[in-house]
Amino acid sequence: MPKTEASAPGRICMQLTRAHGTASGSKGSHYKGIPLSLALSDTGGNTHMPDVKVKNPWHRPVVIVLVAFIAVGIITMVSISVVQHKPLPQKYKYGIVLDAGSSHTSVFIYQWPAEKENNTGMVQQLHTCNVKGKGISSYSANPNGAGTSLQECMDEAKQKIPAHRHSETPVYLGATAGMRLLKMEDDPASEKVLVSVERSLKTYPFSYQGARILSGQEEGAFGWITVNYLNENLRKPTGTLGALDLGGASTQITFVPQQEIESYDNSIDFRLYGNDYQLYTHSFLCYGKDQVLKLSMGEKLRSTPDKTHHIELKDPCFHPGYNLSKTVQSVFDTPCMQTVNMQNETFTHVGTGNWVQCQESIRKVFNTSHCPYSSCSFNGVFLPSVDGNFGAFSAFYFVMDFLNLTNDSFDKTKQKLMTYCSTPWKKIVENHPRIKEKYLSEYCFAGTYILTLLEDGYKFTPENWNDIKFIKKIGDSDAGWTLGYMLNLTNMIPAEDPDTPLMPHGGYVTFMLLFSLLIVVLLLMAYMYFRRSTRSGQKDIV
Ligand SMILES: Nc1nc2c(ncn2[C@@H]2O[C@H](COP(=O)(O)OP(=O)(O)OP(=O)(O)O)[C@@H](O)[C@H]2O)c(=O)[nH]1
Ligand SMILES: [Ca+2]
Repeated sequence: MPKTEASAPGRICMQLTRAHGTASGSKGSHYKGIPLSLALSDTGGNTHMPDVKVKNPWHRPVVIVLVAFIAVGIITMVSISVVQHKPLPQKYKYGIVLDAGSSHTSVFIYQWPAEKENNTGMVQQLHTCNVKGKGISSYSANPNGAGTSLQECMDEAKQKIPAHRHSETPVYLGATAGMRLLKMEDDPASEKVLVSVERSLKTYPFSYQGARILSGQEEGAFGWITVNYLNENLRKPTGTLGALDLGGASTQITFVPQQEIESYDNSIDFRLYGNDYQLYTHSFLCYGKDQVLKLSMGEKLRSTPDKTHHIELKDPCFHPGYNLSKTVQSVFDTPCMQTVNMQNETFTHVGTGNWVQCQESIRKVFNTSHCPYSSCSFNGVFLPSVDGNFGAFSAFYFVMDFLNLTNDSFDKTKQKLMTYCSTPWKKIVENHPRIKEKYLSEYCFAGTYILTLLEDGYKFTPENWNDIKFIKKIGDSDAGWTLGYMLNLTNMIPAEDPDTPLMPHGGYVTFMLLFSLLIVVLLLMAYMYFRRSTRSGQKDIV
C-alpha cells in the first residue's frame, strides 16, 4: 500500500479510493468493498505521514455532493419560478351588451381571460345575434313586444356562455337614437318599452345591470374607445383613431382635435392607461341615414306646389325606373320634422337617378346659415378641423362596402356614385336578386348622403379623404359603441397604466433556464480545472 493510503484520514483516503477504483474498475465511495465512512474510521488517527494534504484540497465525494446539491438547488429554483409564473389554464369571463338601435337590436357577447382583464386588446367578441324585427322603439304601441323580441337571442347567449359563469356575467342594454326620439315624442311610451326589456332580461340567469338610453356624447365616446382599444392605441404614444358612426337615426363624430374645443357640450375628458385624452364628440340626432331620407323626402313633398292632387314625387336619389306608392305618414312619422298637410294619404315615389341633383337635395338638410364658433359642421354645431385617421363604421361601412367604394379616391368615389345612381332600377334589381328591394333602392341616396356628410358636413377634402377607413370589424370584434360601454362599466380600462412584468412569461422561463445552465457549466468547468490542478499537484508530490 502506498504511504499516503495508510496515514491520512480524510483527504488521503479519497486518493486511495480513486487509485483503487481505477485498478479494480469499481467506482464510487467504497474502499475494498467497505463503505467510505468505515474506511475513513479504519484509517483514522494515523499522524506520522508527511503533510501532502495542503496540495490536494479536493475530495471527490464532497465535490460530487456539493455539485449535486447546487444542481438540485438550481433545478428546484427554476422549477418553482416556472410553476409560480406559469399562466393558469385560461379562465374566461363574459359580458353581454344589447345594442338597442333605432333600426334593430343586436346582442353582443364578449369574453376575456380572467387574469388579464386590465390589459388592452384582451376583450374579444365571442358571438353576436341580431334580434328579429325592428328596433325596440318601434314597440311603442305594444311595449311588451319589445321584451319578447329579445328572447331568442338571449336564449342563444345562455347556450354560448358556460353555465357556471352565468351568474357573474353582466348584461347591459343601451338604447340609442330611436329611443331618444321616442322619449322626445312620447316619454311614458319610452319608459314602458324600457320596463318591458328590463323585465325580459331579468328572467335570465345573468347579472342584469340595467337598461337605459345613452346620450349622444356617450354613444360617440364609447365608439371611440372601442376602436382605439381594439387597435391597441391606448397604451402607445402613437396617435388615436377618430370614430365615425352612422346609424339609422343619428350619426356621431369623435376624435382628438389639434385645436381647442370651443363648446363645452362637445368635449369629453378621459384618463386611460395613464394618458389624458380630450375628445371632441358630437351626435347629430335625426341625421342617421333613415331619418335623413325622411327629412329629404319630406322637404321634397313640402316644396311640391300642388298638394291637392295625387303627388308624383320625382326623386334624383332613386334610380330611373323606380316607381313605388308610399304613404305620406311613412315619411312624416318622426319627431325630426313637422308634418305637412296633404290631401292624399299616398304619393308615388319616382326615381330620376341624377347624382348632382341628389346631392343638391341632400345639402338642403344641412343648415349652414349660422355658426357661433370659429368653425362649424352644420346646424350651428362647433367642429374643429378633422385631424388624423378615422374609422367609419356601421352604415358608413354597410353602404360604402356594398357600393365597392371603401378604397377609392374622393374623385373616383364621386364618379362611381354618379354612374351608380343613373343605373336603371331594373338593372340594379337584376344584378342583386337576393337583396331586399327596400335596402337596394336606398344605396344611391345613402352613398350620396355619406359623401355629402363627410365633405360638406365634416369638411373632409379630396386630400384627406383616404384618412377615412371604412371598417366593420377590428380583429373579431365589431366596431361600435357596445364594447367601449362595457369596458367602461366594468372598469376594465384603468386610469393608470398597470404594472407589467419586466419580460413576458416565455422570455422569463427561457432566461432562467439559460442562466441556470450557465451556472452549472461554470461550476463543472471550475470543478474540472481544480481537479486537473490537484492531479498535477499530486504528480509533483509523487
Ligand atoms: N346594407 C345593410 N344595411 C344595414 C345592415 N345593418 C343595418 N343596416 C342599415 O343601416 C342603417 C344603420 O344601421 P345601424 O348602424 O344598425 O343603426 P342603428 O344602430 O339601428 O341606429 P342608431 O340608433 O341611429 O344608431 C339602418 O338603416 C339599417 O337598416 C346591413 O347588414 N346591411
Ligand atoms: Ca347604432
